[in-house]
Amino acid sequence: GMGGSTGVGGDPNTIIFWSNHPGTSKNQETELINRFHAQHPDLTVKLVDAGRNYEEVAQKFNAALTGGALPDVVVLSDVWWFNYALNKAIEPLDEHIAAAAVPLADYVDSFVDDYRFAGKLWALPYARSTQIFCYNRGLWARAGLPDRGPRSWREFDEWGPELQRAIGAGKWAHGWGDAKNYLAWTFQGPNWTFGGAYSDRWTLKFSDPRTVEAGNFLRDMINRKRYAAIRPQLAVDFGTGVVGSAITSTGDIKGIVANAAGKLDFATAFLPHPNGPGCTTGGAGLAIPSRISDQRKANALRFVEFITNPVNTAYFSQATGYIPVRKSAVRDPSEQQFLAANRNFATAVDQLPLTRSQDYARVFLPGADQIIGTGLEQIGLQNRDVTSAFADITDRLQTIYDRQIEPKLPR
Ligand SMILES: O=P(O)(O)OC[C@H](O)CO
Repeated sequence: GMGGSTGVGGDPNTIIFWSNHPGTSKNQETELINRFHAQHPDLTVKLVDAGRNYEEVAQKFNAALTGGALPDVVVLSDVWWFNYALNKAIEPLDEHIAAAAVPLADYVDSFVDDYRFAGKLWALPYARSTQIFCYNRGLWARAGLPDRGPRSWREFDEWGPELQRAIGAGKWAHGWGDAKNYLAWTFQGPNWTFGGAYSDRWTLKFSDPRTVEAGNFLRDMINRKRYAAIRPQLAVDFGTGVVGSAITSTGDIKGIVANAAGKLDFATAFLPHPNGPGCTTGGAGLAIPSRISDQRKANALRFVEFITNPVNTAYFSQATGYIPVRKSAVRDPSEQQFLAANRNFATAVDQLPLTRSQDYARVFLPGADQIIGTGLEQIGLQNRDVTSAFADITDRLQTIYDRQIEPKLPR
């Protein structure tokens, strides 16, 4: 039945899981579901391809909210959950977590804290990442550079031309992802190292001279010094040697390893952090729609807890590169052994204490990630003036805040 306090009906024994399979994890998600079925023969999980990326999942979820069948569990990235929490489209989990005795304290604190708003918790962490700096060790050696990532973006600005000479024309010392590949995400930490920010709480900071300076650093490395480029297929380009270094998500590691296999030797490093955090976390959590029945919510949380339990988060992490979301999973001897043997997977785990939570402007304003990314693309791809590109971003984001966010914030 529809509506009422019990919410939209649906088969209470079927758990519909909407995912984009972060880090091309469809096989892993299927395995996790099989494991769940083995323990809960009374419940059936249906994995639905809900989009090729987080934005498509959010779009599909929007459509369902305005009159379609809702999932029981939905993958929501860092830039989407807040909008649904603000509009009460997803369920605050606190009471359900208490009722089901989910061991919340074992989840990595900073990952959990990302989903707190208005005194409530709106999702649990699932496929959580940091950026990592990947570099081609052969190129680094040919350029005579030390076998490490840069300590600051200024140091990298000195390395860039040397790397460019070593890599040659038609290739680039450094590649950035495009807007779709979350350029606004990867540029955020570098921006901080210049003293810039997208925002300070709800105050936009795109006109701050230090943010403009960071924007000009991006513009110059691409358009004046010409040792960097924005590349729509960054992981492929890095794996095939078209770019000598790249900032990617740790969730992309599996793909990068596959692309680079037999072709080049690469290493991963922290993002430069010369004066405080130069790196953020990212990735996705799992949320439960607020308008489904209580029985469905309870089953959904069981499933969420199961696929993020210590054994399963370790499995998911080792297959993809995402960070285990449970403290006990990271401490586990077999995980420690895996990390010791797979240093490229360990980089993000080790870097976690050096991260800071993201700027509100990117994660709390719906659509802002792509607006910021598109502005950064204009600076890189069209050599657009930074001040004017950032002024456009400010106009659009301020309107979103004024119309869609500010009136709904609790006061
Ligand atoms: O590619 P992911 O899963 O690490 O996510 C990156 C960003 O956080 C997406 O908004």
